[in-house]
Amino acid sequence: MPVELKHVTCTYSPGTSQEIRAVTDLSLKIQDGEFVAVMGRTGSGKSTLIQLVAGLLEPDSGQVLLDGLDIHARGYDRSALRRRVGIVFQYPEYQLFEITVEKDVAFGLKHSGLKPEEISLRVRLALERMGFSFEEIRKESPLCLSGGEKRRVAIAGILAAHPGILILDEPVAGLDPLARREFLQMIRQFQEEGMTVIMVSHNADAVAEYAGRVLVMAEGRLEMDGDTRTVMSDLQRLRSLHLDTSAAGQAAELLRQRGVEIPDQTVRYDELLGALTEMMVKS
Ligand SMILES: Nc1ncnc2c1ncn2[C@@H]1O[C@H](COP(=O)(O)OP(=O)(O)OP(=O)(O)O)[C@@H](O)[C@H]1O
Repeated sequence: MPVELKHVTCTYSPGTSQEIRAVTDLSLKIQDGEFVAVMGRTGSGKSTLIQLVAGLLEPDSGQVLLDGLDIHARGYDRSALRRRVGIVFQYPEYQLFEITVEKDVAFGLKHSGLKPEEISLRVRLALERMGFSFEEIRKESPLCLSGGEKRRVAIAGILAAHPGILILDEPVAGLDPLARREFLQMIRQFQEEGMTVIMVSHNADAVAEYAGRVLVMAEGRLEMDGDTRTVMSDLQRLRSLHLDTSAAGQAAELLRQRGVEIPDQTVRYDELLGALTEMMVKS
């Protein structure tokens, strides 16, 4: 079992007047190669959840297991955790600081014990994976790139460490529609190659289109957990949790209200178009 949380509770500033319980009695399992989206309104505990999975926060009670091992147990090899899990925070482009792109992507491997040739190779491949020509980009200053390019460079820095689990916090926030699609398609490709992806997102269209499973957090608890169609087609419940629903899901709902027989659980454009096309062919 790659990731498992067992009855995890996490509190900030415990025992002080600022004490905040961010996550309460959370249990879940994530299998190898899943693409899991995490949704929830502001303050619901999403960032806390992903930091718990990455081992950046320690629960007050409960366990976080990676490949069956408790990551906070005495003797657990924390370097194994860092190699296995890559976390990309919101607006990672603000964390670029080296003078060239190549140095920036290599930064995380500095103390990895890898030989310089291996590091160079990994940096090249990671940048190419993120859609760059290595020779063209390597000497550029990260500061001179566009917002979308900076973000891809920042993610290349994480990919260079070869994580098996990639955690992304709002990765498409602030990207234009084309950059957003290209970015998500890249992430999907990583997942298709076997990487586990955990993506926090408020973007219901992106979640409906790319994730295979959706977790919905509310007030620090896991409110919904299911395959994307089941969760994203429950428009009433999502709305009651103040969450966005996919545009295709909304269109399907409106069409149904006007008597058009759109199948239940239609949450993506291709599904909606497929249903409408089938209807037109039949009539
Ligand atoms: N470092 C911190 N210190 C104290 N309280 C915190 C800290 N980080 C988060 N919290 C609180 O914990 C609760 C959960 O926050 P968290 O950031 O996990 O939610 P979130 O769903 O990721 O929110 P957002 O969508 O705004 O990023 C909130 O009440 C928040 O104010």
